[in-house]
Amino acid sequence: MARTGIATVCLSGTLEDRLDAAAAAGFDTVEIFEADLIASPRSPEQIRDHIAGLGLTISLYQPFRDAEGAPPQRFAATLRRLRAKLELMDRLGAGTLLICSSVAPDTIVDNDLAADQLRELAELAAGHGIRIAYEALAWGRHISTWEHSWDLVRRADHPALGLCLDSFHVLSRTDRFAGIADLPGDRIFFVQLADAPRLDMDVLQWSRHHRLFPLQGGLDLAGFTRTVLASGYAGPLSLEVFNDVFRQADPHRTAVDARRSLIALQDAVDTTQPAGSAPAGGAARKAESRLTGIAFAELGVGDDTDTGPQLETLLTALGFTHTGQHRSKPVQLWEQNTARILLNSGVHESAIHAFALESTDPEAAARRAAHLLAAPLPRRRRQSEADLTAIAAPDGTEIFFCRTAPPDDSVPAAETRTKPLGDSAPALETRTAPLGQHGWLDDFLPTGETPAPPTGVTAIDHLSLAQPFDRYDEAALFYRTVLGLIGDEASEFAAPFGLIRTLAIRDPERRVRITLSVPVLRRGDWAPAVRHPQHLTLATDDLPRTASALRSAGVPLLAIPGNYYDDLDARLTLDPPLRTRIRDLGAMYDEDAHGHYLQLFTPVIGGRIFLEIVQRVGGYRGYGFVNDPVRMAAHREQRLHAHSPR
Ligand SMILES: O=C(O)c1ccc(O)c(O)c1
Ligand SMILES: [Mg+2]
Repeated sequence: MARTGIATVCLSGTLEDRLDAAAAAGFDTVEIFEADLIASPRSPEQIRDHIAGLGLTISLYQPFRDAEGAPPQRFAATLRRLRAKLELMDRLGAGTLLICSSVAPDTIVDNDLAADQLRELAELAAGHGIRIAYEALAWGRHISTWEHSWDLVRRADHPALGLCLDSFHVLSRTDRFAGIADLPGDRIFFVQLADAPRLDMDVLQWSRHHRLFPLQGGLDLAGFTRTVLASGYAGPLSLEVFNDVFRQADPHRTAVDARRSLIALQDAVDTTQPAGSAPAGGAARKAESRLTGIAFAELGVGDDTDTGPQLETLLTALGFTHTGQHRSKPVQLWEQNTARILLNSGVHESAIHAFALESTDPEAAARRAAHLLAAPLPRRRRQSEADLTAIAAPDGTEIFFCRTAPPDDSVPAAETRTKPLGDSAPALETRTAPLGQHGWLDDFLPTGETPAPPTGVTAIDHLSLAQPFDRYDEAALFYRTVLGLIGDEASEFAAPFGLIRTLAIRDPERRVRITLSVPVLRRGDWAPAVRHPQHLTLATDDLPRTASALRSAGVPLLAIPGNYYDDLDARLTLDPPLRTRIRDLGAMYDEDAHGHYLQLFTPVIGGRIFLEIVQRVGGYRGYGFVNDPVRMAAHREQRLHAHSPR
């Protein structure tokens, strides 16, 4: 495994904050960004000792700008500047200096001159035992491609001069990087890794504001890294990410996120063949265990005394039965078919506090999570309680791995417990003794409550987890790599209080589906204190029946504006009966190449949570993202009405 490095510029805080975070996350080495050193009150010797004390090394000092192609007078000043930086590097104990290609307007376009000057600079560095790694900036005045930088390094032909390859500069310009594998690996002095979303914009702005850690963006980091390693390069793989959000986020979290990305990248490099096709996390590791469904979602009930009764009324109206009471915690189990919801009144905030995933091998799933630096949650096992392995998601949501099914991998747990649907079939009679022998369900004492008449709800369709604005990329990488899920549909839309970005992730068989959503910017002072709500989406096989059960129980549904239906009619030519049904139900609608989707929403309950009830008809694969802006505005209306005097 290559040594792992991170540039101080990736992190936030003082130089010490950044170094401490890098060490705590387990990096081997750091790149010192010049501005971070200059701003530090510590002497270079103190910094050197601090870094050594943390068990880190300095693998690079950077950047040294506008060196090659300088007119004679400026080159004299460049030599003077270099001497000063080499003396600084001696004091710091840094052995490699990055020179990035010139951007100065007076740069002379002359390859021979540039090579001569680089040789002279390398000779000066060699006198200090220091090496120069030359990097082509994608926006360099004269030199802007890896081929061109290699051409100069070869012409200069000095043992203290080699290449710095930065994945962003290479991949932002070209897909043709295969030739890197044929370079002599010992002439590549340094490799920097950064991913980025595919954006059609000025490359300098793209680089300085939007870089991401590997596998968080759209560039082929696995292919690039594999190619670089094929050259025989044996130095560190070092992250250099300029990102507006990371620059102001907790450096400890960012450093863990960063190292997770490198671990996942190495797995992807190790286990995939063709460039560009690497699933995050590595295929081999994924094969160890599979996720086969959502076992339960646990809702925090919060401190507000209304929320618990409101949720209970809603679940009852939806046809759920309060089937169990936890042996030692204030947690209720509610069930209908394979949908299981826990209501936890010991949790202060009403939100999706936890969820459990069915795994073919929970221990292997937990090992994979630990390998990818997921924070384990302390086990709170009491006698006779199931020993669930649990980890914390970036926002603190608890994720359990469990195995409700008997040890037969081929059968999803849910199906083994489900009786064929029928009006008279009590939903819960299917719980049989063998399941209870090793399942978490045994932690619940049966209430003996009479099962409610079913309403068509069959399962949890997906979980929609609102993320803090500065955790989006971290959360997306976490859910994909730690859980071994794949990225599905992504979307961005203007909501009443700002831009919202959403991403769906799922397992290959669509048995575990999660959507993440996040405000693109931190909310300003004007936007109300309303928190971006989370929701739980239930699948029904008969939406009209579920809707009428709710109506007859007097449970209100979210009111959808008439304008929405007028627009739907304008955009789509729906069969008249379907068109009428959608309006009558007060549902929202979407369709794709496979089928269509009907959605109903409850109002927000307890400040932060609502339920969605959906019917997928004909194999619709999406999540109805297109309807989110209208739905969010409708929720805002509903809250205003709830709070204004009648
Ligand atoms: O944005 C820059 O100027 C810059 C500086 C040094 C680097 O290594 C780099 O990739 C970019
Ligand atoms: Mg770079």
